[in-house]
Amino acid sequence: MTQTMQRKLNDSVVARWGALILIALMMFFAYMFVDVISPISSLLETQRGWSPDVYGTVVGSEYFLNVFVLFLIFAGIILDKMGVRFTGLLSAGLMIIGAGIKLYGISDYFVGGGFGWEFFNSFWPSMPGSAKVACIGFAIFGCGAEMAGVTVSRAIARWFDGKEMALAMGVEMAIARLGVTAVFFLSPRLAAIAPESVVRPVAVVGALLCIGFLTFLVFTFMDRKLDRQMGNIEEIEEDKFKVKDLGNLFGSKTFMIVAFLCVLYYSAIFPFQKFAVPMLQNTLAISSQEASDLFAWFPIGAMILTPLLGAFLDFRGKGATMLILGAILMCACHLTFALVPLTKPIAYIAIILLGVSFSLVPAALWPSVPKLVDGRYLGSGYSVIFWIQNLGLWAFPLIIGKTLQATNPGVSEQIQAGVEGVTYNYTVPMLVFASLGVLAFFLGIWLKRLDTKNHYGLELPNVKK
Ligand SMILES: C[C@H](NC(=O)[C@@H](N)CCCCN)C(=O)O
Repeated sequence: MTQTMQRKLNDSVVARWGALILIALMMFFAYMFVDVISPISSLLETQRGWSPDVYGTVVGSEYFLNVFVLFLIFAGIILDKMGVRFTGLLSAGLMIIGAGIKLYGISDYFVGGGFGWEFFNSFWPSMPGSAKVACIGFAIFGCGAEMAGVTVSRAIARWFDGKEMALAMGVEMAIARLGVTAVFFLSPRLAAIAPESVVRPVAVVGALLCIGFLTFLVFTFMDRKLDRQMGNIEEIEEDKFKVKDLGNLFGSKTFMIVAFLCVLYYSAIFPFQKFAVPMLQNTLAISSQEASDLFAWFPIGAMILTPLLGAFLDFRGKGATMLILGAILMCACHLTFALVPLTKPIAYIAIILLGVSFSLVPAALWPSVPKLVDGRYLGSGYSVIFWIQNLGLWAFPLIIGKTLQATNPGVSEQIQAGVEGVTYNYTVPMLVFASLGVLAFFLGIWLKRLDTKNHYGLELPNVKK
């Protein structure tokens, strides 16, 4: 390997943080679209006939192709072989196509008997045609969104190698969380404009995805320049991914613990995000807009704290401890929703503390991966973790939707028939989420023990002095 003292583009603070903002903007719009229907699930029940079971199936479909067609694994291989520029643009394109199909599925044109309506209503009668088409669109969108997530992590790891990497990942996640806050604020308001419609928020946020495509396109020019500069000092052949590397990942105990901790933790967060608004709405007897505004504090908390905790990890370390604390906090919050008679102040406190938990775990988890995986197949490392995580993100909305319906017999039918004052009880679904926190806690303890024994450096700072 030939070493030169050439100053690279990512040595400039402005250039590397500028690059980060460009890629984070794509994720900002992606995360907006991911949750665009979360605050309007009640309206989808009355306007499109989506019961909790149907709704759970639609929101889980985002991960279907990633998990069952192994798209995420291919995404990692594509990323390691084709690089961040090609893969990022491909992901942004897939997100736009998927969003367009989902929009078509819930559109007034389609449900009014438009092209394909008859076919999509000719099978699986418990699932409305609008939900089936939405599932197809969301599954394609999900391939793009998750591939983008892996690509962005890989890009940050490269641009911030030996620099403020955890802070950069924290800032990227904070910008993505800002997207979630924005959509929880925006979506119910857009839907409420007369005539009340579930289509408007999906159309507006879908259009915003095109801006994300453009910001990533600008980033590709910067990344090409960095690549040319790095070409001088790196052995390109060494960078090639080999399929047997997947075996190394699945065979590594520590890596698998991190992956399982990730699936357990995130399955109690992202799927909860899909049910939080109706849960608060039903439990506190408030409007969906009020519930949505209350829940918006969750990503706000995470947004403020994630970069700070990322910086803490960069300079002080304690990654494994942060994972354990995050799991305890998440479990306590879900138990509160399940078992404590909920009032607005209690709900605010639990939502904000859940936001703190959602800063501790992501801020520690993602920057720890490069400590466990060889940089040559880091893209595949992130993909495998995302793939295992996606299994949970697909399964838990379904499980929660079915549990909610099973523990509240007849409620969906009454709501769809227009009966006033009928509510769901969320105790059992919230206990399911809390149990995931308990398991994540034990995995965190195990990980910390292994780190002490084998010195992976999970408790050590990232910044080399
Ligand atoms: C960085 C991390 N992202 C993920 O875990 C994604 N696999 C899931 C994103 C969910 C929306 N599709 C995070 O946001 O903390």
